[in-house]
Amino acid sequence: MSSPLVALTVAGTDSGGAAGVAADLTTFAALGAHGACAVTAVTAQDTVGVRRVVPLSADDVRAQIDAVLEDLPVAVVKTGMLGSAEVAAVVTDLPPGLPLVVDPVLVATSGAELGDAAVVAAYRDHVLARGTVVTPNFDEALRLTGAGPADPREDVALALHALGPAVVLTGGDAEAPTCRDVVVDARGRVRTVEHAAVPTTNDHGTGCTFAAALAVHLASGADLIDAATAAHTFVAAALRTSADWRLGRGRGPVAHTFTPARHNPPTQEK
Ligand SMILES: Nc1ncnc2c1ncn2[C@@H]1O[C@H](COP(=O)(O)OP(=O)(O)O)[C@@H](O)[C@H]1O
Ligand SMILES: Cc1ncc(COP(=O)(O)OP(=O)(O)O)c(N)n1
Repeated sequence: MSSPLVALTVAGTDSGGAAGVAADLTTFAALGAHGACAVTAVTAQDTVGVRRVVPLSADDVRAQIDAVLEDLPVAVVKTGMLGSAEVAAVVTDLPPGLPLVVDPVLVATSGAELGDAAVVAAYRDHVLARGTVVTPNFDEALRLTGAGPADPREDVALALHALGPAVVLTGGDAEAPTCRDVVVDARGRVRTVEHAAVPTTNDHGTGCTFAAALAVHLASGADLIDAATAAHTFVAAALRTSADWRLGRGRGPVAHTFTPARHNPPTQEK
């Protein structure tokens, strides 16, 4: 008997279905995993911007996580928007040994704040130390480390690694010739993953999609560089799929419905 690999996302909702819990669950499904979720905040959001954020309490989030962990054999947890330092503390209390992919969501592409100074402090003080791997974009990495925009990306990634986790510093840029992610593994070895950039404006949700795909590949047994390469390839293929879409008035959703390997879903023993 086997069961599908189970991945749990702890994240906010995006009513437009591009980022957050929608991206995570769709990506888990596209990669053949069963997705569970603990919602941290409800956002009224579309392809143009974030209109309203309604945070849930730490008790609300803990109750969802407990319900999932007490019933399902969760192989990996992925976090997105946490929304408050109190919810960040709940994540830090996850059972030791459970792999944790931390996507430190602080700002939406539209510019909306999704994490304040207290959330940044919580990441720095305890969430990153609990994380297996952290997946910031460059802006998030600067906020978390206090580094400046002129600092080399490798140095910024190593500064994050000094706070505890392995790192994938993502480098999405639809207008650049290539997108280059800097990977620092648990032992501090630095590698890069680079692909031609997909020219598109439909890239809302790429960070969430990348981190969710990374979580499934890590839980399936891939090492960090292979998992990051596979996740990057998945996002690029999804971006190519959505490149011609006309969906919404702003930056449209990345196609996390893209399904590369549904015929061979990952399984787990428990
Ligand atoms: N236009 C693009 N073409 C190819 N890959 C991309 C593109 N945009 C982002 N990516 C990839 O998607 C992943 C998420 O990166 P990024 O866009 O930096 O996250 P975020 O949405 O948090 O800013 C990374 O692997 C990055 O290289
Ligand atoms: C509820 C919610 N969570 C996360 C994000 C940010 O999404 P992300 O994929 O990191 O980046 P963009 O979508 O902004 O490229 C969000 N907007 N909402």
